Amino acid sequence: MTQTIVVVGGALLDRGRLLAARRSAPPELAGRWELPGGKVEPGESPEHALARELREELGVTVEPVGRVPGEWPLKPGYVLRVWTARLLAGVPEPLEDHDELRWLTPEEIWDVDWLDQDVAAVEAVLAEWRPTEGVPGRACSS
Ligand SMILES: Nc1nc2c([nH]c(=O)n2[C@H]2C[C@H](O)[C@@H](COP(=O)(O)OP(=O)(O)OP(=O)(O)O)O2)c(=O)[nH]1
Repeated sequence: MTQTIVVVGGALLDRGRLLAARRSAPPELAGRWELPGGKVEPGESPEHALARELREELGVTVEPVGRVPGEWPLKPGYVLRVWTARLLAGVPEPLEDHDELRWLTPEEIWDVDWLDQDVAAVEAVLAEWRPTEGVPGRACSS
């Protein structure tokens, strides 16, 4: 039986902005924008995969915060699931898979050409996002 491959996308939120990344490869995706992330490896948790991918691709340390409800089909056999994440250390740089990064406010979110398959996922992030309240999904401490 072929298993569906889960791709984790990171909705990295910092100071009221969301990080978008422009893919540099493969050719059919290059130039379009996505949530940075990558494939969950066998036996790996999605949260671990997210932290690993963002360290490899962007050179930053992040804390996964919460899953954004939903699941979005990518190419056949692949689905996208999204976690919000908080930046703990580092300044994101396009080290791997991307050639440009942009921090977007909610008003700027549609200024970039998101991959078609990411549009619904970004809408779901936006629906949960309250910039003044910090990172969505984060447990409130009383
Ligand atoms: N990371 C990410 N990948 C996406 C998104 N939307 C989308 O269609 N994809 C596609 C691109 C790739 O075909 C696949 C993810 O693979 P990847 O190349 O980013 O993952 P990876 O780092 O684990 O891959 P690899 O280079 O190790 O093979 O999903 C998205 O928002 N984020």
